[in-house]
Amino acid sequence: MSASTIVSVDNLVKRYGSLTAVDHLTLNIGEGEVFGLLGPNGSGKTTTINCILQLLSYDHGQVELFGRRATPTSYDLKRRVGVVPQEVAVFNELSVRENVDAFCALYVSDRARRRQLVDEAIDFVGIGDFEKFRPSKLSGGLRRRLNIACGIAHKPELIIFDEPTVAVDPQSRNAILEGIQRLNREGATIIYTSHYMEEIEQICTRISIMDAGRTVASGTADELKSMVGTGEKINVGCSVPDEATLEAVRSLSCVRAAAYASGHLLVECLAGDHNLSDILGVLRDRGVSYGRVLSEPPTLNDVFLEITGRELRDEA
Ligand SMILES: Nc1ncnc2c1ncn2[C@@H]1O[C@H](COP(=O)(O)OP(=O)(O)OP(=O)(O)O)[C@@H](O)[C@H]1O
Repeated sequence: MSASTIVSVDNLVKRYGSLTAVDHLTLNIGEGEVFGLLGPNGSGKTTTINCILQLLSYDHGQVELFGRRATPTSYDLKRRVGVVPQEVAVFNELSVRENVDAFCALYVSDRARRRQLVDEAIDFVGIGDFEKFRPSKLSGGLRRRLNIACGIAHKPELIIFDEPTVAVDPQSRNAILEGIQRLNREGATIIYTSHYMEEIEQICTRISIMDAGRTVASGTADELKSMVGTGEKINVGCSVPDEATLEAVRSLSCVRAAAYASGHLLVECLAGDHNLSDILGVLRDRGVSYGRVLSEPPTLNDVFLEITGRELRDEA
C-alpha cells in the first residue's frame, strides 16, 4: 500500500443471514481523490461505508484508514473522518448552530476554536440566515446542508457522503456538489456514493461501479466507458430515407441498431473512431439531405447495462 492511500478495503464480506450485502470487495482510495461508489439501490454502498467506518462488524476482510488497521475503537482514526449519512441525522430540539456545535464538540473541546469552526461550516454550506432555526423549520435541501455542516465542521481529512442529494431540489443539489468539490480542492479526500450517474461523473476522479455487493468495474469515467463495446447514440435530422438506405446504415460494422421516426434517424453505435462520418457518408452517397446532428457519448448507465444486463435505474 502506498503512503498516500487513505482508505484500503481488502476482501470485505458482510452478510445479513443468507444475504451477502458486500461480497469480497476490495477498494483503494488515494489522498486527494473524489472517489465515487456508483450502484443501484441495494447494491451494498451504505453497508460498505458502515464497514469502513467500523459501525458494522463484518464477516471477512480488513479495512485500513490512513495506513493503519481500523477497528471499532480506533478513535484517533475516526476523528480524522467526517460522515454525511444518507438520512439526515440532526437533533430536532437544537437550533442549526447548536447542532453544528454539538457535532463539532465530539472532536474539538476548545470553545473559541469550535466557534470559529462552526462559523466556517455554516458559512461553507450557506445556511447563515437560518442559524437560529430548528431543523424542522428548514426545507429538505437546507436540512441536507445542515447535515453536511455537522459532518465537516471539525475539518476531517476524509469525508464520506452517502447519497447526499436524494430528494433535494436542483439548486441545493448544485450547491452540495460544488461544496464537495471545494472541500476536495481544500485538501479533503472524498468518498461519494450515489445511484445518480450524472453526479458521479460530474465530480468523481475515479469510480467503482457496484452491483450485488461486488465491484463490477472501476476506473475513471472515460476508462469505464472504453471498457465496453457501446458507442455513441447518433441522432440525424433528415428527410425520410428509403428502406435500402436504412439497410445500408444498419449494415455498417459500427452500427448496432438504426431506425427512422418523426424526421430523425436514430443510430445506436458500437465503440468506434469514425462512426459519425461513416453514417453521414451513407446518407450523402444516397442523396438523403440532413440538417442537425447530435451525438451522445455512452453513459455510465450504458456501462452498467452492458456489464450486468440491467439498468442503473437512474432517477436524476
Ligand atoms: N440491517 C440489515 N439487515 C438485513 N439486510 C440488510 C440490512 N441492511 C441492508 N440490508 C440489505 O443489504 C443489501 C445492501 O444494502 P445497502 O443499504 O448497503 O445498499 P445501498 O447500495 O446503499 O442501497 P440504498 O441506496 O438503497 O441504501 C440490500 O439488499 C439490503 O436490503
